[in-house]
Order: sequence, then structure tokens, then C-alpha cells
Amino acid sequence: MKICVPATSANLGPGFDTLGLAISLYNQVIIKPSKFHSVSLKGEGANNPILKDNNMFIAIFNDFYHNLSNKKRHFRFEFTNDIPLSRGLGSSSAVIVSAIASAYAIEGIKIDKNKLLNLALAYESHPDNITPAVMGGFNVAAVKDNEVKYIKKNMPKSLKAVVVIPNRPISTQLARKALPYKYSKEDVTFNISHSSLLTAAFMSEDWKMLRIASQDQVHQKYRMKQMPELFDVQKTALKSGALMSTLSGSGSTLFSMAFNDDASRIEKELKKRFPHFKVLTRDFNNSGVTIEY
Ligand SMILES: Nc1ncnc2c1ncn2[C@@H]1O[C@H](COP(=O)(O)OP(=O)(O)O)[C@@H](O)[C@H]1O
Ligand SMILES: N[C@@H](CCOP(=O)(O)O)C(=O)O
Repeated sequence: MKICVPATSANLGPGFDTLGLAISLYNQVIIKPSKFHSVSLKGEGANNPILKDNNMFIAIFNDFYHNLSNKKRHFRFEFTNDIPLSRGLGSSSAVIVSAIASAYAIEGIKIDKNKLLNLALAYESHPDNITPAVMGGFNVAAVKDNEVKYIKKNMPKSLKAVVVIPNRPISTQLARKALPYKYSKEDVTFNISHSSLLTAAFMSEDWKMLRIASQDQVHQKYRMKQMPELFDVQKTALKSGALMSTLSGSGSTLFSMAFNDDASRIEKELKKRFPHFKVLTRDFNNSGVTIEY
């Protein structure tokens, strides 16, 4: 059985805890019945002791598996991770979503994607990564009575994501604590207007509007000053023709969106200016988590 889940970029500037989209960069796990419990890791985090000794995927999988099954079985888990850890590309959401999906799949129980999303919400309270991780595409999401209410739009093939992944992580938990407790009415109004405009721009495919609509006053400046080079990355991406360039989730990745024809020039420029960071160009993902039995 094979589960594949995409990376996600949340917030998209002003849409704090609300907007997110899925990128064609994946974590994959193959699970096989086995005589003993065993784990193999390839790719991101392969040498990280946390993933070997205290793996969040295995813990969540076990929570669900023990509730769903009355059999005592052991498994071999073969992970191939392309989503970097704590870089703002939704690695924790990918783990949560794929672990829950795996526990159902290994028991042969079909799980509706809406149910999967709401189960994932118990592990990550903000819905902006888990929604695109499950559904794919661009999503606007809110939580009401422990349920995610969302609207999805498929991303067109004419656009690409260009991501700049720094060599240092930022923990989402700590980055959330770094934000102010209170905001001025001006900042709140700024974000409501820009987030609404951004959503309308995605829905109507008015891509030229993104540069203005993706501005934010609520989280980026507080987080990016911990890694001031990120301001230069953002400026370089926009100067090279990106439609928008925003801190991906809580960072440290900078996400930019561009027309296909502009993406390779933007990638080249970013690689030249920031040789110590990883720069990737990817399509968007519209299918979300996939399960192969
Ligand atoms: N492939 C993985 N396997 C197991 N746990 C993971 C994996 N990727 C991330 N995690 C867990 O998620 C944490 C990172 O979460 P977080 O700081 O929210 O980063 P991100 O911005 O990438 O979502 C890691 O410290 C680890 O506990
Ligand atoms: N809205 C959240 C998004 C966190 O995304 P991640 O990919 O950094 O986990 C936030 O901004 O805290």
C-alpha cells in the first residue's frame, strides 16, 4: 500500500491560517505487513534522530490503527520524504494526513476526504495546510464547531511555484509564539481587504492582481526579521517577474508564483543571488493525498 501527500504553502501573504495551496513535492510511504516493526527513511530527515526514535507518523498511525483494528499486526514503513522539515512547506500536515489515511487504508476501510480532513484538524488546529494536503489545489478554509469549511479551486497548468528553501529551519510552534498578541484596527483592516482581494484574484484567475493583493501586515515582517535575507529573496523574486512572493507558512521557505514562461528565469536569478539556499520550481498539485492499495 502506498500513500503520497503533497507539500503545501499556507497563508499566501495576508490569509493567515486561512489560505493555502498544494505543490508537486511529495512525501511517500509504502507500508507492508511484516513479522517485526521496522522503518526505512530516505530523503529529507533521513539522518534526523527524531524521525528514527520518535516518529510523529508512527505515533499517529498507531493511535488510529489500534482504534480501527482488533488484530495485532506489525508493519514495515518505507518513507521517501521530499518535503523538508520545518521549512514552512507543511511537513507536519503531510505527516498527519498520510498517517491517518494509512491507518484506514491498511484496514481496507475507505475514508472520505472530508472525514480525513476533520480528523487531521485534531492534530493541527489551523486548516490552511491540512486542507490543500488532503484536497490539492488552492483552498480557502475556516473552522466552525471543529469542522473545516472550505472552498477549493484547481490551479491552472500555466503557473508554477518557485520556492527558495533556506538551510535553517523555523519551528511553526515557535514562529506562532513570535507574533503580537494584539493588532491595530489598521493592520486588521489591511489584512481583511488584501486577503479578500487575493481570494477573489485566485478565483477569477486575475493573476496580475496578486502582487498587490498578497501584501500582509500580520505575520511576515515579524517572522522574516529572524532571517533578514528573506526580504532580499522576496525583492529578487518580484523584480525577476514573480506574480507574488510570500513567506511560506511560518517560514523559512519563500514561496513565489510565476507564469510558466517566467519561472526558469526567476529560478536562475534566485540561484545566482542565494547560492547557499535550495531553489526549486514545481507545478501545483490538484489531487491532494492519494492512496494506492
Ligand atoms: N517526514 C516526517 N516524518 C515524521 N515527522 C515529521 C516529518 N516531517 C515533519 N515531521 C514532524 O513535524 C515537525 C515539523 O513541523 P513544523 O515545525 O510545523 O514544520 P512545517 O513548517 O514543515 O510543517 C518536525 O519537527 C517533526 O516532528
Ligand atoms: N498559518 C500557519 C501556517 C504554518 O505553516 P507551516 O508550513 O510553517 O507549518 C502559520 O502561519 O503559523
